[in-house]
Amino acid sequence: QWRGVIREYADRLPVTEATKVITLGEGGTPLVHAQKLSELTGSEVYLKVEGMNPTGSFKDRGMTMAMTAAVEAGAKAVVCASTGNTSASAAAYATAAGLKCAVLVPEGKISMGKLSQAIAHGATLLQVDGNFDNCLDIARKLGEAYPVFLVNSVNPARIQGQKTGAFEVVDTLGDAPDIHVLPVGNAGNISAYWKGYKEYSAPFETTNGTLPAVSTKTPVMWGFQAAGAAPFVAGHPITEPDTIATAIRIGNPASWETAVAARDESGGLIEAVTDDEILAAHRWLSAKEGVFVEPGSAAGVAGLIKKHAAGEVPSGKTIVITVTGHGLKDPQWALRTEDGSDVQPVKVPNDVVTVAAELGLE
Ligand SMILES: Cc1ncc(COP(=O)(O)O)c(/C=C/C(=O)C(=O)O)c1O
Repeated sequence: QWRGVIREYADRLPVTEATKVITLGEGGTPLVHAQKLSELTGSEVYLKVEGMNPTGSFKDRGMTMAMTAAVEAGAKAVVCASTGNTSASAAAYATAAGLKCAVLVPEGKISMGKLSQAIAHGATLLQVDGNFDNCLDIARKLGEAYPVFLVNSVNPARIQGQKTGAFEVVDTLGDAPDIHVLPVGNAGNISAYWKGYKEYSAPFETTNGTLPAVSTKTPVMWGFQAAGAAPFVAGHPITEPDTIATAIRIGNPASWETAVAARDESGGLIEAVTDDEILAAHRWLSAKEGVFVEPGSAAGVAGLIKKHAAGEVPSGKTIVITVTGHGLKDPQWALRTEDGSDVQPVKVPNDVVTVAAELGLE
């Protein structure tokens, strides 16, 4: 029985036997072999399907640690800024911890699925007249000046929890992949994966002894941003980020330094993909691999397809792509055809013969 991220990796996390663990069973997500992407690239491509976490995104890995830290600090209320998934996760884990939760989201730029989760869990949700970066600025000031505990990924507990994604990849594959690909927004996740891969590839000091290295190497990190919200590509913050992938509609990443370190220390890259490429990858996953993700989650897959088209994906390698959020978070995109028109439902009479004919059955 999977016991949640903290209990499964306690000897590599800043917790003790006495820590009261707040968990909803996060982690232990599927590593799915992507048959069609493997055929396309000539490498073995796997998808780390983080939409299978309790609130439907990778944020739960970090939130179990952040909410556990909030309880340990005696907090009564937590706050976060979010493009949606962090707020959904914070609301659920705050409920599990018995804490009040305030979430700040950019007005009109949060998907219905994520909004419904924050409301369902009773969070106080404020739609700020601004973008995510404005929300994060306010949340940080609230955490500094008021008795609320900030659970955004500027809180190191979040990065500690999210590094377990890398541990699971190595534990499943038997070693680190050659390339790890993922979307980049606020850049906490690329920073966390790099931290996890580095820790797992070397002896790890703990209070009761040294843990041996688990992997023989670290992967090259490939991050992908939406072209309209690509500060790492521009080399500076973007004041008016814009993309249909609202999850990664972020112009001033909080984890700038650690993301640049992950890119450069690993010999990797952070590049951009267009909204059309993101939507094409979103459809590729649904139609060819059987995996349903929200658009922003597909940015890594869009990047791999783009790099392959440019002849820059090596064959014969092992490649892992983290797909970060479930498709149900933003189902409108699956109900729209490639030309943007709505998918029309097919209506049939209540009659098996007509239905059989409609299905082309003899
Ligand atoms: C589906 C999905 N995919 C990728 C990202 C980018 O991860 P980071 O680069 O670690 O920010 C997010 C980020 C969401 C928020 O930042 C938020 O919820 O406030 C996401 O929801």
